Amino acid sequence: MPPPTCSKEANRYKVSHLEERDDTAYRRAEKQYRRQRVPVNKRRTRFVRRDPDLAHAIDFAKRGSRMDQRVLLLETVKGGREIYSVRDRPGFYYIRGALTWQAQVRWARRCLTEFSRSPFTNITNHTRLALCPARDMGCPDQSGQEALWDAAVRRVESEGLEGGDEEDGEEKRTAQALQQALQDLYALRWANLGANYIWTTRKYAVPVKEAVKEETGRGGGLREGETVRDTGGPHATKRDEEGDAQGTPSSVHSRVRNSHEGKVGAEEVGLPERAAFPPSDGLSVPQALTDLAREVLDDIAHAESHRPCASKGEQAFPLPMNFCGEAGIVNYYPPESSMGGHVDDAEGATSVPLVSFSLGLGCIFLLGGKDKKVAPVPLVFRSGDCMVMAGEARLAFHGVPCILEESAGPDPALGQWTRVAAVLREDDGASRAAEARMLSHYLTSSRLNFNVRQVWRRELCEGAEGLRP
Ligand SMILES: O=C(O)CCC(=O)C(=O)O
Ligand SMILES: [Fe+2]
Repeated sequence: MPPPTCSKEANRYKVSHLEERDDTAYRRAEKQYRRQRVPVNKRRTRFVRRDPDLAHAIDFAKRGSRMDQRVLLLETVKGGREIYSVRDRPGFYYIRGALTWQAQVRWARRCLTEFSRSPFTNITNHTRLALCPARDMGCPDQSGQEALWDAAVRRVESEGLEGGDEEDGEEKRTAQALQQALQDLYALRWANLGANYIWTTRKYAVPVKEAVKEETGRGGGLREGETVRDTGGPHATKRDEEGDAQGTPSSVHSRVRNSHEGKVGAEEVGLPERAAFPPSDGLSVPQALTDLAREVLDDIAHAESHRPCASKGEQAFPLPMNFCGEAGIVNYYPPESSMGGHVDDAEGATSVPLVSFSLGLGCIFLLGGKDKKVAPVPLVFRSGDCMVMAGEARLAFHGVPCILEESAGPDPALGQWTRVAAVLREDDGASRAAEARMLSHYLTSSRLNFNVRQVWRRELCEGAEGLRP
């Protein structure tokens, strides 16, 4: 789960010669599905970026996709949600229409406000980069995200951008002004919910009973009795080993991470490392997110129980019903950003599905296989849809080579700020014109992804304080 990065940022770091030599099927697809540089004059002196050709990608929103030999519609469940599986990728599921547009507004609001700050997280790229204006403003919230959102609200209000008569879309001038007002927010790239994932070691922080002197001694590092320890995942080092074996030592991976944060690590910037087991230290995955994931998994289990006989062989293992959301990532993708190919193998509980939702602009998602040599299946992900990686697919190579800025916009309702405002009014009983405008603009100009995982295997959980059943 490398954080999303902007190509501009990535260019600041030289692409290594090793990566240039990476001619794997995954890498080729990644190049094919980047946003394309298209000349706008005959002399080829000026270029614009365009979405890639989607002719060979699977777009579940297009009627034809039901006919696509590579996918299977397993079932349409209540509320019209369609559950798909993908041929030769057992354990992967796509749920079209998992969230109504109103639910999308609500989750987007939470991602941009609550989830990027205490009590859900104490780590975002902002807290690490110390970019956050809140620090200068003496905000008591350590993560500073509250001020980030509020500062943007104040700016939108002071510039009079919250009003306006037009309901459908934004006039160009207003859109530009909103873009400017949200500038700081666009610098937020990821937030870590619940258990702390340490990006440098690619492991989760786990509290242990005995005090570990050498760890606690590190400036502002772990608290007494805590250390950073492998979660026991059988594949915890797989990515590195594979990289070495192919002569591409985590090429995409480390480049993405470095370009994002420079030299990082909670310990290195003196952030207090937090205990990983909620709720004793206040860090937790929102219960609503665990509930949402369980609902999706129930739908899949139901669909699987009715799977047509002809494709029974593709059926994934029986899905566990007691999914326990212990860590989550919110990825914020501004225009022109992407996420390099990777495997999410840091969790010890990799036999438990990972559940992930898309909001805002669509994207291309490359669903690979066990390594980069397997040609990935290009899928179009759209706002309100959900994907689940379970069984074999849980450890599949995957990534997001581009955000689709022209060809996969969200439900038109999200582009109408007055409709967004009606949802906020219903929740707060108050008019929230500025926030509605901001949300509407954000969702039509960038992508959000929020996902939830179980970190600990059952036997490691047993007896741990604060553990859910
Ligand atoms: O943005 C997405 O859909 C994928 C995110 C992802 O792979 C991750 O956070 O590990
Ligand atoms: Fe991932």
